[in-house]
Amino acid sequence: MEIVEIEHTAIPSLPETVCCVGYFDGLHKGHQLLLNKTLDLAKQEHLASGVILFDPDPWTIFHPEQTLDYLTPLPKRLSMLAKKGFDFVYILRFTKSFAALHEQAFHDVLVAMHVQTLVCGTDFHYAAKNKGNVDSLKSDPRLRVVALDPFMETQQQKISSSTIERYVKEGKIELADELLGYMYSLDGIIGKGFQRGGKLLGIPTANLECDPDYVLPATGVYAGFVQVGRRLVPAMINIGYNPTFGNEKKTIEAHLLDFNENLYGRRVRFLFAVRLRPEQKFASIEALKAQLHRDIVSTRDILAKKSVKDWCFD
Ligand SMILES: Cc1cc2nc3c(=O)[nH]c(=O)nc-3n(C[C@H](O)[C@H](O)[C@H](O)COP(=O)(O)O)c2cc1C
Ligand SMILES: Nc1ncnc2c1ncn2[C@@H]1O[C@H](COP(=O)(O)OP(=O)(O)O)[C@@H](O)[C@H]1O
Repeated sequence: MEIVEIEHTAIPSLPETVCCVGYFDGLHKGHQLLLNKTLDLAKQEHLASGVILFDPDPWTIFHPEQTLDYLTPLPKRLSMLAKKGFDFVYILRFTKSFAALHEQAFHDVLVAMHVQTLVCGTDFHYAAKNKGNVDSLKSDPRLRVVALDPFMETQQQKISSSTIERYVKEGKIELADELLGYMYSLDGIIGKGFQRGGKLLGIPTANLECDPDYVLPATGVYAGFVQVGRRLVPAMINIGYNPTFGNEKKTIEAHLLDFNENLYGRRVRFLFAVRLRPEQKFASIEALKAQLHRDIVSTRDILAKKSVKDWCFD
């Protein structure tokens, strides 16, 4: 997959494509509908397939003081799109001058990019003041537009990245996973912790130095997996402050079941399946250890019922 960064004032020479357009944070079930349609049409029309994204996030252009978190920070989104099999991702540089373009000027950009067919949701809006919509796109004879209805969470509610983000932050990970169509995950590198897990508790816990800009699940204990290379290892994961020890910094750590390898410095993925309980302050280390052993049993029971293949992004 080729990633092309594009300034709307200097569009490079590009092949004819079928493209979908959007922000696609999360690549949830609704997004996947658009992505799959785009790939199908590209195949039918014997054209290259592409995804048009915007960066930086339009919100940060108008609210530079705010930092935003994502379900899929851009590097992860790009690697997921590559995995889906797209030929191109076009990253349109979002600036105030780009935001001010009128509908026709936005269409000109698409035409100059050689987008033959544009796939979008029927709720897609664009151009200055978000005035452009599917009707204005369709009214341009130079564009072929395929608009798909949003994927519904309930009869009234469409699936949206912001709803999923809220579920993740509230620890409603099963609801989030259901709307994503795959297990929510955090990527990063395993670093050093306080060296208590193995020695003091007899339960080693690998500490994740998480990549930046992720929406973090609510503090608590989760059953899930750690992906090490190609292996998905069942694991129990804790996010929080280890109140029994009173840490000041939030940590994200996992005990991998039936596993005994050195993970320091390795790039891994933590996948979240079910929230087991909140973090608790225990009166003694023995009480914490006893709870961790009960968590191992619960994790085994829960994951035995999960068909992992259905819960991985492809
Ligand atoms: C599944 C799991 C559940 C945990 N639950 C708690 C908890 O409820 N309360 C707590 O104080 N620490 C909890 N911990 C954190 C342990 O205290 C922590 O792993 C230990 O202090 C080792 O930290 P270290 O890896 O930095 O050495 C949990 C850890 C894991 C992996
Ligand atoms: N089953 C396992 N789960 C988690 N980490 C493991 C496991 N087996 C071996 N390890 C190794 O042990 C380290 C965690 O040990 P721990 O004593 O908790 O130290 P730290 O405080 O540095 O995390 C991990 O980073 C990993 O390299």
